[in-house]
Amino acid sequence: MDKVFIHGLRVDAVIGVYDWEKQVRQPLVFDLEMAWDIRVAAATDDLMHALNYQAVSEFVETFVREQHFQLLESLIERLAEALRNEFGMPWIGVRVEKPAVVPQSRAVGLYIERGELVAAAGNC
Ligand SMILES: Nc1nc2c(c(=O)[nH]1)N=C([C@H](O)[C@@H](O)CO)CN2
Repeated sequence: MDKVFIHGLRVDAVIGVYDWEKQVRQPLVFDLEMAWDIRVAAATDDLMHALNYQAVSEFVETFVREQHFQLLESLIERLAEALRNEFGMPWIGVRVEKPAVVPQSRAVGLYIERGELVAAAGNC
């Protein structure tokens, strides 16, 4: 299955389990991989048939800014569900990194995959 991706999307969020983390915004960095059959968009050259990565990016920014969770697990699970509901991609992989919060690491975070990677129909 074809994929549309967004890498290194930075959004400042209120996220964390400690009291000080509820008072500040911290940067999160998202990578998204989204299954999408691109052939109709390619044949028609029409954005209407594409998975619009700009629209997805704006959705992620708005969603993350408006949510206040303690755990990255809560945020990433709900974000993946909201994206699938909004855009209808059959499968999504989402990585979220919290940079510089564990001093001895470059970043910590999570990666999840949700949905089914369906085989493409038609001629290839
Ligand atoms: N698996 C997780 N571990 C931790 C999380 C988390 O969201 N998921 N969060 C924290 C703290 O908020 C941390 O980021 C602040 O130092 C610790 N572990």
